[in-house]
Amino acid sequence: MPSAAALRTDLPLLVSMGDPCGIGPETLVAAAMRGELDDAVVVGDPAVLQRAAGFVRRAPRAAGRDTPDDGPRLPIAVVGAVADARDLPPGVLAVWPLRDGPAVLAALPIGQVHADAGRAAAQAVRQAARAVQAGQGAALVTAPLHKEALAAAGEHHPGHTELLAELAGAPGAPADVRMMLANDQLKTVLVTVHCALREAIDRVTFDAVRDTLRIAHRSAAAWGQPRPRIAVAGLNPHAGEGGLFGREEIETIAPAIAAARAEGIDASGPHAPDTVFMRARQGEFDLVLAMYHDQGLIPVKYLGLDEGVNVTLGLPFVRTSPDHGTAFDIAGRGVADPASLIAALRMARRLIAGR
Ligand SMILES: NC(=O)c1ccc[n+]([C@@H]2O[C@H](COP(=O)([O-])OP(=O)(O)OC[C@H]3O[C@@H](n4cnc5c(N)ncnc54)[C@H](O)[C@@H]3O)[C@@H](O)[C@H]2O)c1
Ligand SMILES: N[C@H](C(=O)O)[C@H](O)COP(=O)(O)O
Repeated sequence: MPSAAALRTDLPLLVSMGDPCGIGPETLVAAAMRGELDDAVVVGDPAVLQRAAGFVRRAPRAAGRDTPDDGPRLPIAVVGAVADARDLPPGVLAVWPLRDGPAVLAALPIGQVHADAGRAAAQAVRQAARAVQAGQGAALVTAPLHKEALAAAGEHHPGHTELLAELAGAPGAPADVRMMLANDQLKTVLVTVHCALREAIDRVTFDAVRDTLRIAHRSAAAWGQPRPRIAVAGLNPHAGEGGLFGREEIETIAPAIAAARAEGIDASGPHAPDTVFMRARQGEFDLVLAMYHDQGLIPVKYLGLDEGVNVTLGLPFVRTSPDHGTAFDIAGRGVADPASLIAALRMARRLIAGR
């Protein structure tokens, strides 16, 4: 996959800093120290990034470096506008401060839900996304935010996906987007995302399944699969076992697959959910459509949090994210693995190139 070969002289990637109390900022620092943000501008609070740089610097390392504060230092440059980052040399983390963020974010307790943290995280996403929409950035990459902090801040969106759908849509008509989780072995696209399981079952409708197939089919050209073989998972055990364990497959999912096939989409199923991911991983399918969040995300995350990337399909711009969350249990220790963030940055570059 591409790395940060192009510098900020081209349109940069815009990266939201995530929840200041989680691991997002420290993974950004760790990625920057590997040269992975040389073509990017982080949208966030410079003091939070400074604090995160301290966490990383002081983290004990297995390779003999275990005295406090002896790690390399990351230069951080605050820019007044995205374009000002153009002249910065590689190895410097460019940070574009929040316009209306809450003050003293770097004093918030690490590893805890805080409304100010949620507000700042949302503000970073909005500011970065609007700048991408205005043509100032090539793509949006988001560091993780905490959904309870977002809610504590009064945000009505459960996560990035819904917030970005609203930003990209018309007033009262959010863009029709879907979540994809992908690694090199498996791609899953979700019909329903952030809601209770009972509600998810109700949301598995003919339109939702057919529209997810359309979005997945349309989007796949960007990663080099213009006619993806899409396997649709059933909702019930053994895809309903001929109606013995539920009728959603017969009454809803199969008709939606048939409608998509009539449009030229290479969709098959409904397949038994317990084996369809294995079959895709073995190469029989390019994508699996999953009916609800955990059905689709567990198989990808089980293969390793370090490899997965979250991609929002259906937006008018590229948005990727690591597949992990704020990991409050390890935040502030400087030990968080930046691999998934780096995979998200590389995926964003690849999707931009594929558009
Ligand atoms: N992209 C996003 O914004 C995003 C993605 C997933 C979850 N979340 C949110 O994050 C919050 C916490 O979620 P969670 O606790 O269920 O999942 P999590 O991914 O934050 O953590 C799950 C486990 O994985 C470990 N882990 C996660 N990332 C790691 C990394 N980079 N390096 C090493 N270990 C890592 C954690 O320590 C924890 O043990 C929730 O609010 C959730 O909704 C946000
Ligand atoms: N469902 C995602 C996951 O578990 O990886 C995560 O909640 C992030 O969702 P957003 O990209 O919508 O914030």
